Amino acid sequence: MSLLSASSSRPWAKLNVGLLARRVPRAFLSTVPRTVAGFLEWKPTNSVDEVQVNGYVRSVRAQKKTHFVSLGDGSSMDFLQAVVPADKAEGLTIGAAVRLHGSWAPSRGQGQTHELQVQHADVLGPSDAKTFPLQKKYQTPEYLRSMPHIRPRIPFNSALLRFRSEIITSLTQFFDSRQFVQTHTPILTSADCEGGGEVFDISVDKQSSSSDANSNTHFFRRPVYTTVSAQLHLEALAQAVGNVWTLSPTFRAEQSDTPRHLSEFYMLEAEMSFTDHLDSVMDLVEDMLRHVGNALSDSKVVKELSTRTAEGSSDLASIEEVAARWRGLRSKSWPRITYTEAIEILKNSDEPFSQKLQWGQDLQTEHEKFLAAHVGKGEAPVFVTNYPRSIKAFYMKSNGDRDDELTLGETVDCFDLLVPNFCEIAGGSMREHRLQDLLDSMRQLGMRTSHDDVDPDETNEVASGGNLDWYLDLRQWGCPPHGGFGIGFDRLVCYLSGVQTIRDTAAFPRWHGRCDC
Ligand SMILES: NC(=O)C[C@H](N)C(=O)O
Repeated sequence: MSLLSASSSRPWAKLNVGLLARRVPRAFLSTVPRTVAGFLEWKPTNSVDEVQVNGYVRSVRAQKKTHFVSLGDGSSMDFLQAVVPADKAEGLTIGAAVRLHGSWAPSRGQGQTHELQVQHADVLGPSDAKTFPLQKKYQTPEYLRSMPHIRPRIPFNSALLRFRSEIITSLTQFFDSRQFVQTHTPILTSADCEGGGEVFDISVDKQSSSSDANSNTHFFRRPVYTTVSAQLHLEALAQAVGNVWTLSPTFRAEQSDTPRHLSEFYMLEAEMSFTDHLDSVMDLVEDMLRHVGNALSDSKVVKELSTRTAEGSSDLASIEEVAARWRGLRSKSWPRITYTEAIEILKNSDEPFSQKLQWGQDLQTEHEKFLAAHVGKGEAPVFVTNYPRSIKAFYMKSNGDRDDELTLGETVDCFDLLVPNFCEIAGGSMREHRLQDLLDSMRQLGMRTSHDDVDPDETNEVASGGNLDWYLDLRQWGCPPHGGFGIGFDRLVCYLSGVQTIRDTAAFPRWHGRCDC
């Protein structure tokens, strides 16, 4: 809600209640706090003679002489009650953007001590109440997802946006305090970092009549994809400036129709150079998430989210469950077990999957949930390390336990971080920094590069990770031991807010078959 100065001769309070008070006239300094962090906090318990309030009409209750208008502005899930004489209420319809002028005075109604008694209303952006899509009744998450451009106006969804912003601020503080350099990595790339072929190929077939033979095939004269991970580029930058991090858009052409997958999402990734042990990378992840847990434990928006109502656009985890997640994040020790130990635990369980599970298989969500519930006692996140080479990416450093049967039995120096009642939220590894070992690992996984004696025309570029020659170059000139991790940022927001699907924490979600606006 913002209060604005109408003219310099009138003592209107001028501030944006959602953010910072600005140029508050002297007369108001005693009544209006200079800094207010949310709408709830603005509402003073004393009267204020003349105020102007900007906001959106959330609902209207029209009586014969008076209209009761709930006003919100996205700075809080709360609203302000405005009492408007019926003859001044024209255009105050649900969804309208308005500026109300009046006085802040004690209320006789229930539910608030004060209300805005409106003397004059300006309708700045009218709204047709009949067609306004957000009605004050339960609307299914799927219906709301069909209009991502309007959905953020729901108070719960705007709180999620503010929450997301607070997490970014606390992560930035954390990495600053550790002297990590924040970097920007490219969206368009000629490499497939995960080597999984889940890239979107955005090379444009121009069908051009140009005489240049190359120009009518690919815009960039070679196959180009949207990035599946910033990691490889971060490794290059870490070799230049030391520890680096980024929070950037990431794209995966997976056909997974689950609450945990999006085709476009944000990934937070960090890379540490001159690092010999995976433990340092896991320590970093743990410290980072604990920092977020501590920094935001007093956050107003977190408190707001915990008072959420059924009006939210998403199915929500229970308040107790969300409180346990925050406790878990702040807990002192996070268990670290190996993949082999994890398989043993799962095989010894009474769960239906226990009989079928084999060493070498990737862990499914049901396995991860079981481990988080039992190893982490349902609160602390759990690191699972040393996965088999055959199910992990080519760049991961071998643990040196390779046997004669190629990849069978070999594990890599990596981890997945599992959080209770959710799924894998982060993954990281030591990177293979020795050229020959990296090439061996790529060959084992069937990837061919210019170091191999094969006809480039015969090479399936996507299966070979796209163009990785530059990545191999890094190993030729001063490549120290290094490691890093990536954490799905939208998943983190889900986990900490209790929203059950990533389709509701990303403002404009894209998944297989859906890209609405
Ligand atoms: N930066 C990372 O370690 C993330 C990793 N490349 C992944 O996509 O899972």
